[in-house]
Amino acid sequence: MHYDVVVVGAGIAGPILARNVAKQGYSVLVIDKKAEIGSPKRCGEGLGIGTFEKYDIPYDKRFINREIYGAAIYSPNGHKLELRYNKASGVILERKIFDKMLAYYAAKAGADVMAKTEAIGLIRRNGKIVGLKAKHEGETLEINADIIVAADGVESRIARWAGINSFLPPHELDSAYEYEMILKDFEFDPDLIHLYFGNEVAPRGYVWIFPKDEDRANVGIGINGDNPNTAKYYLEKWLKENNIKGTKILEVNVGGVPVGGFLKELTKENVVVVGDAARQVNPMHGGGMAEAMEAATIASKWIVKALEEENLELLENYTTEWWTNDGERLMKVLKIRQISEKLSDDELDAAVQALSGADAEKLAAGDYKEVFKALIKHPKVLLKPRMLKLLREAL
Ligand SMILES: Cc1cc2nc3c(=O)[nH]c(=O)nc-3n(C[C@H](O)[C@H](O)[C@H](O)COP(=O)(O)OP(=O)(O)OC[C@H]3O[C@@H](n4cnc5c(N)ncnc54)[C@H](O)[C@@H]3O)c2cc1C
Repeated sequence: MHYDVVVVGAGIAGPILARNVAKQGYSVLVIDKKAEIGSPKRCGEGLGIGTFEKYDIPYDKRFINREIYGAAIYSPNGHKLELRYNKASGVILERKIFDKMLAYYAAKAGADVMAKTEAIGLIRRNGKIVGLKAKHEGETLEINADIIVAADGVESRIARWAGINSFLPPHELDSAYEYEMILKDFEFDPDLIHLYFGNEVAPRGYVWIFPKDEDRANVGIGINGDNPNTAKYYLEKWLKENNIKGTKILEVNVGGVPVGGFLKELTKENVVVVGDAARQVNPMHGGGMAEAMEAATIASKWIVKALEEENLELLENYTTEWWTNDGERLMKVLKIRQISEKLSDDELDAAVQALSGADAEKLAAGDYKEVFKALIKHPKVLLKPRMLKLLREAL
């Protein structure tokens, strides 16, 4: 079996990359170890509305549970900062359907797709990587390919097999735990996502409520991976403190989110790494779907060029382009996260209170000048050394 490109992983990055390359007439195979693509999911399923148009994904009601109009942020002592738009700013997906449909779009563009097929090693001939071995229904397949794409998520092994240093220390990983549940007797606005902060609530992270219905939501938490307590412990504690009974749980999701930085080397020889496998996740909020789509878009452009010009060295341009644009932006976000994770509960309270008066739309768009304008009216908050450090990084 020979393909121009074999893609390991049919999550977000894999199928988008496969679709883009197959559209240009190249032969592409996508494999995923899951028997059903998309299931089980490990995700809060929140995605910005702009991604559909940007990455040419149909806005299909089959995978959209609910449109979202903004966010409510809660400080440790209960101050609320509401960022509300008058039009939908995001959606809560049904990823089990979304991932499967992304694989369907790749297949419609010409790619072959094989579920229940697990990559188990690379094939080298005369020192060169020429394909991979995969297990399918107990059978070992040899898949030869000019280019191999590691879109195999946070537990990626392909990059390591290719010789890329992908060691991930526990501190650089967030542990996430989530219930899809019925929220009975708990008031929440189902048009907003709700984020709860505090060092006792979720160290380094937050508790989220991502509504899928008026009374059904993904309720999850992310915390630092080297915490002596588990994410489940903190989520259960938060539910108890908020008198939420965990008696109507429809799904349990557990997973790791790489939030400590990005792979330096995104390609090695003819191997290309995208998405969580390359740790291309926003280190502030842990969202990785949009970042995976962006990386897949850049990588697919250079894969097509490399195939057109029969020059695999062109693949390195993916590393350069990603680092110049997204890498630099996300490194700045990482620095801000590293400072903000040290804020005390009092500082968090003061900041949320101070920001309540700011222009919500500008804040939601990440306009740090608006943050500064709001904080300057509260010199006691602004002049805290950590707050100044944070603004220095942001502005
Ligand atoms: C609890 C939780 C909540 C999250 N919430 C959000 C959110 O609300 N919004 C957001 O944007 N992001 C969220 N994320 C992050 C988001 O899920 C990931 O960033 C995103 O899925 C990355 O896409 P990907 O294609 O890189 O990898 P994945 O979606 O993880 O896909 C990788 C695929 O590779 C397959 N695979 C792995 N190894 C092999 C192998 N050897 N052979 C064959 N197949 C293989 C897997 O089965 C999987 O299907 C969350 C993560 C967690 C854990």
